Amino acid sequence: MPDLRSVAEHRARILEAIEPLTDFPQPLMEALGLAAAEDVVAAVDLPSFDNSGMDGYAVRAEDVATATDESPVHLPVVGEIGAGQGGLMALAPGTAAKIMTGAPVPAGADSVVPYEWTDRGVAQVRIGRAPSPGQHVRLAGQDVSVGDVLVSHGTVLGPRHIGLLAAAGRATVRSRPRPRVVVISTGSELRDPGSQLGRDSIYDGNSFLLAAAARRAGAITYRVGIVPDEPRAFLDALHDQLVRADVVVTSGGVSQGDYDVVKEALSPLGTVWFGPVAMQPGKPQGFGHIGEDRTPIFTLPGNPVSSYVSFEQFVLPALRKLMGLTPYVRPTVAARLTHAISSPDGREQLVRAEYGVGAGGAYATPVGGHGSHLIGDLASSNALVVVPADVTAVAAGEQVQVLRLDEEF
Ligand SMILES: Nc1nc2c(c(=O)[nH]1)N[C@H]1C(S)=C(S)[C@@H](COP(=O)(O)OP(=O)(O)OC[C@H]3O[C@@H](n4cnc5c(N)ncnc54)[C@H](O)[C@@H]3O)O[C@H]1N2
Ligand code: MOO
Repeated sequence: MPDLRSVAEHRARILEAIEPLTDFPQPLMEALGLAAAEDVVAAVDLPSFDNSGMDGYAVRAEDVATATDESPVHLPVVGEIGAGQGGLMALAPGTAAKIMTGAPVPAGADSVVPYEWTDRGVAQVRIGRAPSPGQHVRLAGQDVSVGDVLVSHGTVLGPRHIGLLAAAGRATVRSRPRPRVVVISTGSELRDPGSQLGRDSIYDGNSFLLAAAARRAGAITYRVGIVPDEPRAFLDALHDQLVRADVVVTSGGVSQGDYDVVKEALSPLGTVWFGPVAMQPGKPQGFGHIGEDRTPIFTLPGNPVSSYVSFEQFVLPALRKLMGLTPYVRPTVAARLTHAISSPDGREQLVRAEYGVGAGGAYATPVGGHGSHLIGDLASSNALVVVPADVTAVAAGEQVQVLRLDEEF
């Protein structure tokens, strides 16, 4: 049996073996949630021309400087400019042009008088209040100038970045693609949700759990679903899937049983490491490469909680590295433990918990038991308390480090 690896060592070896995917220009909507792989520099000013901030009349401020309600100024209206209508001549002194919000301010005009200060005249307008010079004119380059960095390399692109890039005329942005993750669950006892169960069969929760977690992490997921405990069937399924996989994740078949199909099928290849990792749950692990393209494969244990916790600890950091997202590893936050817990010596324990912030600050309340089959408890929790390998008991009230499972980072 290989040596027990620590969680940190296993993860470090995985991350060493993973190279970020090659970046390329992607349509903006595809890039949502991805990291920009370039400094995006503005090729246009924003606004790109002087334009009106109000519906009203473009004027020269000095022509209407004396306007008051009692003593209004009257100007002839020489034209009308809607948004998208750029063709108006320069405005002659002593005249006004109707102008709509967003329309280009004609040369010669320096201010916009809103409709509310006028009689909305068509041939001639009565202006009852004087605008200050420049009022309601949105100047070219006021927001963004040509050459400004709109989004810097490594920025995780959110809706506001995508909106800015589009507003600046960019149709694409270089980013690393979403990894394509193939998820296979193994086990002759497994049945698809929605089908009939026999007395000895169970529903395949894991392929959904893992595919959902991978999708949440930003991956494109292919949930292959159930493969029976037959090495030939497993290898065939794997072979069929490799063409569309950047990463393969399997569940089940990696411990000491007589039908541990994943271990049995992959061990002879010599390219996948199998062994225990000093964690609970999730002790039996495997990681390596398969196929001509040396596709990374994670072989996670079949117990649902073990599978999920293994995803969090090993697959998630790898997916983030593939996508160029940092940090790779989910950060921990401090919280006060509300109830005592015990933990096995020599194994890092990940305890399902409910994290919250109350009057006394952040707290973590353990949820349910230790059993790695307790998926109900897993779904009721939103955090994992990390108990280091050398700690065997933590008393209520002590401070612990917590992984917040639903937090973006
Ligand atoms: N003699 C030993 N037995 C076991 C050891 C050990 O060290 N020595 N380790 C235990 C630990 S810890 C774990 S974790 C499991 C891991 O086993 P496998 O990865 O081989 O998984 P399976 O045996 O296939 O299944 C375990 C368990 O999980 C259920 N399962 C499997 N797949 C799914 C799925 N897709 N959806 C829902 N549930 C699933 C399966 O029915 C079993 O109950 O091994 C221990 N045994
Ligand atoms: O590690 Mo198993 O994952 O303890 O149930």
